[in-house]
Amino acid sequence: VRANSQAAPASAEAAKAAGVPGEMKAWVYGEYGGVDVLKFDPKVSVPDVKEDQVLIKVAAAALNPVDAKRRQGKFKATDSPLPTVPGYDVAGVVVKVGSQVKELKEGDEVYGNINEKALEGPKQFGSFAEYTAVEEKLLALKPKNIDFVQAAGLPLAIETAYEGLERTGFSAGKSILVLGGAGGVGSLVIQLAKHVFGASRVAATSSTGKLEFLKSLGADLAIDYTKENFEDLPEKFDVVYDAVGQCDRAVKVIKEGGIVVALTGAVVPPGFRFVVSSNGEVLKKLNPYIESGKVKPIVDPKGLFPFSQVTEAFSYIETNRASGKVVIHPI
Ligand SMILES: NC(=O)C1=CN([C@@H]2O[C@H](COP(=O)(O)OP(=O)(O)OC[C@H]3O[C@@H](n4cnc5c(N)ncnc54)[C@H](OP(=O)(O)O)[C@@H]3O)[C@@H](O)[C@H]2O)C=CC1
Ligand SMILES: CC[C@H]1OC(C)=C(O)C1=O
Repeated sequence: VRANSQAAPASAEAAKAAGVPGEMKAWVYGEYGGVDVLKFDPKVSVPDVKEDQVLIKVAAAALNPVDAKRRQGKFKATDSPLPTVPGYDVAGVVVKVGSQVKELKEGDEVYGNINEKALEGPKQFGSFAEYTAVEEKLLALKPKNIDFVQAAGLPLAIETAYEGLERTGFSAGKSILVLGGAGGVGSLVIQLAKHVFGASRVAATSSTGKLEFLKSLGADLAIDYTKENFEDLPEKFDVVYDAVGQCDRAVKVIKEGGIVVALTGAVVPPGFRFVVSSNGEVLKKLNPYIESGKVKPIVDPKGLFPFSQVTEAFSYIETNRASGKVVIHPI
């Protein structure tokens, strides 16, 4: 699979001169479908870096449900051309910088979500590879107190959590119900709401075995959805953050003037659809909370897969049972 159309002896020579190989190992799919379309390709051309991009030697990458939905063809109308190297989240080391890159330099340890618009033209050559090219503006320096595995699991989920909360106007003293509190996004919404935004009260839903986990993240009330319906409880909330697809039920438990942010599934007013944008400035703004330990990356222990097991990683996230993030390491 070639990352660019022309046979690139020049760029291959330039890359080699920079100590970067011309070809790399990567996971690729040439057609939409189930996990069986995923193929390991040892000879994918290393992407060229555009003027505003850096080339990252990938240390760890993380899966998001959007990776699976994209591979299934759910966003084919706005997708980049096939074949695709999947992967939005990356953590690694800068090995090459474009001519317009202003701050990052070779050797910097960085992390980020490589696709500025999640569904509109995501990069054809993503992070489930030995190298990936990313715009500087989508990246941040990795906090020193977390490793590449923890960093890789943050970008898309924490940008979704933070930007989604911002869009609801969430602020100190408000109450929130998080639907899907144990997932990659929900586990960060609970932490951000409680420890960054200053929520007066955080409630969240999960199955029985994850209730204590929700409380450990900062939830004041953990609701077992296998035993009760959150809409049957007397409590109403200023905001409901829906990471499950239960907007029709969520709107029944908001206060007068309250709002529902809906990540997936059908939306009913006053709910609204939110779609994440990648932005390095959001990561930079949240880095101090990560460095202080107020916000902790959650990596599902079952969800740490070596590069050879990307297919298994997809199968795991598609169970819809991951707690925190599914991470690929080592690459
Ligand atoms: N619009 C956007 O920009 C974005 C949308 N999304 C979407 O949001 C959803 C969540 O994403 P993400 O957190 O990464 O997903 P995950 O795969 O991390 O979510 C898995 C978690 O969901 C929980 N869960 C599943 N069903 C329910 C339920 N009925 N009630 C409560 N919890 C439940 C599971 O807990 P348990 O095992 O206890 O059921 C599990 O821990 C996905 O559909 C994703 O596509 C994500 C990011 C951005
Ligand atoms: C529009 C929802 C879609 O966008 C992202 C990033 C997902 O995970 C989705 O399901």
